Amino acid sequence: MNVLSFEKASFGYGGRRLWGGLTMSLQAGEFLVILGANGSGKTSLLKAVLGLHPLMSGTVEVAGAPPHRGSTQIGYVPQHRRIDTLTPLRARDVVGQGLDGHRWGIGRPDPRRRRRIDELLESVGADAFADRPIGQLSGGEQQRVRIAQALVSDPKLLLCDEPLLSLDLNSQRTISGLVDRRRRTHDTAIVFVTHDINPVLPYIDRVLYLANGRFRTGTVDEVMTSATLSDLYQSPVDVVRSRGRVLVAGVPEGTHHTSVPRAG
Ligand SMILES: Nc1ncnc2c1ncn2[C@@H]1O[C@H](COP(=O)(O)OP(=O)(O)OP(=O)(O)O)[C@@H](O)[C@H]1O
Repeated sequence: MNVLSFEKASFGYGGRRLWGGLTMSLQAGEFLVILGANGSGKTSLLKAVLGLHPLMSGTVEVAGAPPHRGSTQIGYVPQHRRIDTLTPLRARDVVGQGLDGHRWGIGRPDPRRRRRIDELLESVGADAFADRPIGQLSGGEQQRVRIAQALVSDPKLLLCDEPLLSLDLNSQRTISGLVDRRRRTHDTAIVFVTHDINPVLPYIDRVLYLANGRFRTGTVDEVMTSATLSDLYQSPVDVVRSRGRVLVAGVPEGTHHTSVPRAG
């Protein structure tokens, strides 16, 4: 069964359409990367999958049913924001917050609950800092904890919204690798929104590229070409493959696309 499917889907706010005509599906264990210009509607697509905002037309289904808020089929890693250093919560409390509201009841001291939190922290390599205040952890460490929190319900689908933002290159690699391992070990389908394709390049099965209200889907080789992006942006764009990386140049001003990678 498809874990995620769109059928002739279009999305917009107040009559302004962001994208439309999207028909695609994602199987268990597939890794989909969503790329595109600022404001092209990548986060909005995740909102539709989460059942937080209706489509303008067409349908979206998660594991064969319309999406709804609080679905245990979906894990969600929201856009990365640095947590205040004074936040009193420990890493394990943050994961615990994900459990509350699922099948474990609200915050009861329960050995099974504690075991589950330990398991989740361990699965993302966060056990060493489980008892440290979350605000004192590095960006990469915080991101591991957020992923553990998103996995509490053992979801079939993991949505990650720019999880690599403001992480250094090493942490970007670690977090990308972690997400990839999850889909390999648990067959979780992944939808990964990112501005920079390079940290996830080895893992991608498919790309969905949004721009100018239109989109292209396919493998990296199919979508990340000068011809395809020039057509999407209606303007000359150069895509170069160099030393195993994808470099994009010439994306029109105002449609920022971080594609020229940092050194490393
Ligand atoms: N609730 C809302 N009501 C009206 N417009 C909205 C709402 N949420 C987002 N928008 C607008 O919809 C457009 C798409 O926003 P979205 O966050 O989906 O883009 P994005 O592709 O994720 O962008 P970015 O790369 O900058 O994160 C933007 O112009 C945004 O201002």
